[in-house]
Amino acid sequence: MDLSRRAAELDAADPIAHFRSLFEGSDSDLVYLDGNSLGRPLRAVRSRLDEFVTGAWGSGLIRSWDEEWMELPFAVGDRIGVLALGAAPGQTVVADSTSVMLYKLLRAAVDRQQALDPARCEIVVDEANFPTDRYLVEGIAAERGLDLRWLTPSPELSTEQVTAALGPRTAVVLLSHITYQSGQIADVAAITAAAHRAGALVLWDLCHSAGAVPIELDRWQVDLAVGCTYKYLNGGPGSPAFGYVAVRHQAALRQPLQGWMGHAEPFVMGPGYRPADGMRRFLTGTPPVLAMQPLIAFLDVFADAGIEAVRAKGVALTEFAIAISDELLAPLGVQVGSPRAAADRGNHVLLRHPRMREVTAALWQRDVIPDFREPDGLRIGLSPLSTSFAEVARGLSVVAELLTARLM
Ligand SMILES: Cc1ncc(COP(=O)(O)O)c(C=O)c1O
Ligand SMILES: Nc1c(O)cccc1C(=O)C[C@H](N)C(=O)O
Repeated sequence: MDLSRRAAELDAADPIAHFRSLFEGSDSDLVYLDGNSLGRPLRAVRSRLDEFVTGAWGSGLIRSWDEEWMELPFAVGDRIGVLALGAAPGQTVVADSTSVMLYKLLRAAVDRQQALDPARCEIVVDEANFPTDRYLVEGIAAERGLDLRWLTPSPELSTEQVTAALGPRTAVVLLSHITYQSGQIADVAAITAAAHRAGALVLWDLCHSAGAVPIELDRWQVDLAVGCTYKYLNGGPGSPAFGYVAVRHQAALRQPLQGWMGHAEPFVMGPGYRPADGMRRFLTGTPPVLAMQPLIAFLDVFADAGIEAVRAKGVALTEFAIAISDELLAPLGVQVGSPRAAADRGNHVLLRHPRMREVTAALWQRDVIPDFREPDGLRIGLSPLSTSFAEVARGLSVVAELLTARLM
């Protein structure tokens, strides 16, 4: 195939191509294929931060807490919930990092299950979960004297495999909606239903799916979820996480980091912790108001595009990447490590080859920026609103050049 011509045709036919110019750096020659680690910034962030400094912060000063900021974790949470998670208002909050939010919600769920039935002493967890999830669950198991039941994907985790691991000992299941390495999509609805039949709760990590694929937390009867906002929600490095707790669970769950912002009356400053009603009880300390500003700007853009168009382009981008890999890279020994069926794959593609570590280093030097993931994976994360088909074609052509140069 004439790659650049094909890419130009796809870009010309792309109904959401115009969003790309809203992003900083989109007019440079740099090829950015790592939107699932850190999304590009919107140009509008600059003016938003400027207004924030002169307005709500510079002029409003501490008054802005009363006027706006105390409610911001819930207002922004609801907006993420409605636009990206299929969550009705009142169930999503923005705070902390994903790791901290995950700890809080997982501990809350485990403690609740143990209180109802001490025999539920096992957490089911996938070995392919992101490291922070695995480390946190180990810590919680040690703290609470619980057992871990590790599931080994072979090569991917199946719904049947999860279902078979569930039983009267299962307290909570911790899984990723989209795995960070291969990009496989889990069947959230089916796994959640199976867990409920076994009397367990499920906590879903949505880091690689929020803002990338349609999510229906309420419809799928999800119990709890966490995710980050710096990948496909373009909130910027270290932007806060979101946490979702289904309204039916909120009153019964107590999270372990009891700070003043989760108190029923934070400004009474009285003795003793009394958790607030609703999602406020899942807060701990002062909300990261400044760090939410780029995310707020992005949500307006995301609302304009809509998740359906975003997903359609995500599928087209990953299909294109796989087609290029089959044609150009497979003859050089590259294997596609992501599911081939679009319905089973998120917005990133894993390309495997024993030399991918050095290839990634050489790509970075040539201003092509993917990720390397152990042991042999070149991972390309395609952000539908900011990635062009031309970028994918250019980036993978350089991969082919690098592999060819050393093979000859
Ligand atoms: C699936 C998943 N969970 C959690 C995290 C990390 O969370 P944190 O923002 O706390 O570093 C990431 C990425 O960093 C991730 O990919
Ligand atoms: N969160 C990250 C960070 O703080 C530094 C470097 C990379 C990251 C990432 O997001 C890694 C990413 N979650 C992954 O899936 O590999």
